[in-house]
Amino acid sequence: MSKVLGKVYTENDADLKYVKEKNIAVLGYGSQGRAWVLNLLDSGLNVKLGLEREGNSWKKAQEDGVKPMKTEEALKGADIVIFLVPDMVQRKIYSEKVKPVLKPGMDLVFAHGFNIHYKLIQPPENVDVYMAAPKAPGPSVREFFVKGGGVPVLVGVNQDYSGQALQKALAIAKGLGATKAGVLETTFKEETETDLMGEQLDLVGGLTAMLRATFHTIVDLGYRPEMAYFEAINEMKLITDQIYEKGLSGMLRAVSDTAKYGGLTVGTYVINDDVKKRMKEKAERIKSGKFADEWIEEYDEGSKNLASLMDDLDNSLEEQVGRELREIVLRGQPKK
Ligand SMILES: NC(=O)C1=CN([C@@H]2O[C@H](COP(=O)(O)OP(=O)(O)OC[C@H]3O[C@@H](n4cnc5c(N)ncnc54)[C@H](O)[C@@H]3O)[C@@H](O)[C@H]2O)C=CC1
Ligand SMILES: CC(=O)[C@](C)(O)C(=O)O
Ligand SMILES: [Mg+2]
Ligand SMILES: [Mg+2]
Repeated sequence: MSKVLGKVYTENDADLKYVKEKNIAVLGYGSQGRAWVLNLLDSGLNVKLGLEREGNSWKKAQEDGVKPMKTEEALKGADIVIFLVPDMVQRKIYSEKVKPVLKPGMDLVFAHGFNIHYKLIQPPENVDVYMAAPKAPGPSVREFFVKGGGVPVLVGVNQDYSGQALQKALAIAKGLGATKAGVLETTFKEETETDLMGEQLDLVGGLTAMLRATFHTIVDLGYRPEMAYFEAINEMKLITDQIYEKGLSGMLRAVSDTAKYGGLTVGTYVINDDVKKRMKEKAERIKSGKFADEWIEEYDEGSKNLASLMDDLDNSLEEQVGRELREIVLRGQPKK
């Protein structure tokens, strides 16, 4: 029994029978979509892949031996609809394709709570709405499953018309392989807000900014960019692998005493209360829904700021050096 975690669902707490006879339409074949379709098919479920266009995802699915079809086609006779198109695209596909064919007793399933929590999609009362949110990028969801395991998934129920929504969410999680690890329960509000906080404050936002700031600090003092790239950026994987397996103190125990002392004393000087105050400001912005409003507006206007920020990054010194150095690093990696 865990001491601090809530209920953790494992293999015997979930039964595929709750979704086994159902027709499942998965919409989208990107990072998560590919992993879900392949894992759920391998788990013996009835899955149809629905796509809007015969583009890259369509080709990729065919290469994987999956037969893609148009969204409308996949939705015919569907009992469960799983939304794995980008968060900003879901409301359009819901209103144009799903809503017109929605019948009482159908299920709407999400991998992230954004559209339901921020009310971009407002389903009728007579359907189930639940989530199975993998806490890992899509490729890991597939890779872990293929190797006989699974990544942890959070399940949450927003509407339980059938009275079986949690059982079905657990069954989907099991089909993804997640009960091999563990499945925790959450709410749409909690998952959406904490997911956004994590990715903005550190995983995606804070981390990138910190790596870049360290890189430039070193370069500005006259050191060569390739040294700065190795020390400030490339080695981060080795450190996060340690944290992933052994926790923060486990990582600290694996590095030298010199790194331990320097790290523990300087880290909190750099990431100080001032930084935490700004983190709180941006976390509050997520809670209030202001971030969602801003992102929806940016998307609706063509994501121009996003594209220009990505361009800047692609053209940065760190990425130029990184592209060359990574060739060397990856060449030396053990073969899988
Ligand atoms: N990327 C990840 O690892 C994670 C994603 N999620 C959630 O999973 C869901 C899917 O996200 P990803 O897999 O990252 O998406 P993605 O961007 O990798 O894939 C999107 C799929 O939708 C299609 N698509 C893109 N734009 C479209 C449009 N305008 N109209 C129709 N189809 C379009 C693409 O062709 C592709 O098949 C989201 O709710 C996301 O928040 C949750 C956990 C992790
Ligand atoms: C991979 C993941 O879980 C993220 C960072 O939350 C996302 O891609 O939205
Ligand atoms: Mg996430
Ligand atoms: Mg996210």
